Amino acid sequence: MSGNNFIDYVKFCSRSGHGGPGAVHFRREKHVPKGGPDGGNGGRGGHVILKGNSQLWTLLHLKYRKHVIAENGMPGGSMKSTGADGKDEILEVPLGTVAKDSETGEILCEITEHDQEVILSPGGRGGLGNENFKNSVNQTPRYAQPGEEGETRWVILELKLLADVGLVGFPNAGKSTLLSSVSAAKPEIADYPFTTLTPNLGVVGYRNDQSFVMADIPGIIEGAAEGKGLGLRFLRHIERNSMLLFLVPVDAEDLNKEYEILVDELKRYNPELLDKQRLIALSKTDMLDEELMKEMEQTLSFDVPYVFISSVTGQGIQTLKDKIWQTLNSDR
Ligand SMILES: Nc1nc2c(ncn2[C@@H]2O[C@H](COP(=O)(O)OP(=O)(O)OP(=O)(O)O)[C@@H](O)[C@H]2O)c(=O)[nH]1
Ligand SMILES: [Mg+2]
Repeated sequence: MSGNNFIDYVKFCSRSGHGGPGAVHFRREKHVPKGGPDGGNGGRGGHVILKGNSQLWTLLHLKYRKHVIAENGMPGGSMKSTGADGKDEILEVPLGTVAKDSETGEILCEITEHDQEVILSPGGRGGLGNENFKNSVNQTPRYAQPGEEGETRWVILELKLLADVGLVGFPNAGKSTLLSSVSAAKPEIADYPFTTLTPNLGVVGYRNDQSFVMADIPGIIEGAAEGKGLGLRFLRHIERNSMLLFLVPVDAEDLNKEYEILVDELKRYNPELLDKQRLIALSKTDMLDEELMKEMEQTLSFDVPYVFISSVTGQGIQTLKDKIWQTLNSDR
């Protein structure tokens, strides 16, 4: 689920159907020379609907749909028959999809549950047929309403990942390496910053048949909240994670400071992120010998629990998984 197949942003034109026009018609029966009005109502235009589907993980299937157009309603008929409603256009989307108006940026809706349906563009109402306009003054109305027009708007869909654990760290901290060592995901790994350009998800197996989902996002640097580095576009992905795992490499110059910068960026982006449970993994422990490790540990002043790990040797990985599991399953 990594690399190019991950599409978390699409833009398309959503157009609901016009309502069908009402009919102008008069009854025709053999022995009734002047039948009354019997023109039926037009059908409703089709809606464009978003529907949550918990089996979907990306917006890839919508990548090439530039226009989503629902059917128009059918016109009303004689004998008060109502025209058929236009067929709705239903777009299935992963949970965590947010729809915005592309011009105003206004949030239109958020899909968070399986089978949740939200009308993105409502179809136009059908027009009333002339049968509705009969009154004591006018017994033979030659008027029927036209159908209401459908709506057209450009819409952006954005996906916020619904992973259980979000990895937070500077570029090169070893986030992708950790994800690849605990899951089947194959993110790109390299010794230069910003290797990861789009988020990667991996399912981490835990003991017997249990699992949780971990998300590796691009590295965060000082100033990210103001748009530095890859900036905001990726911070939004961790808003939904139920816990955050901070990765700080043991060879960092100042581990406390690195953690503080990360926390500060998250806080500036969205203070609610700090309500989430946090855990620190001190990564790349294979790079320090025991002596240096002990020395370094004396200097730590973290406000949340930490674990030493090495994705290369596997040291501490099981302990880390246990801690994550406990955290995810604690009621705080
Ligand atoms: N010795 C050692 N090197 C590691 C370990 N984990 C990662 N590395 C190395 O650190 C470098 C960066 O690793 P990545 O996993 O790409 O780092 P990242 O945090 O995903 O980086 P960005 O995607 O740029 O944000 C690579 O050269 C890895 O091989 C580890 O446990 N031990
Ligand atoms: Mg990476």
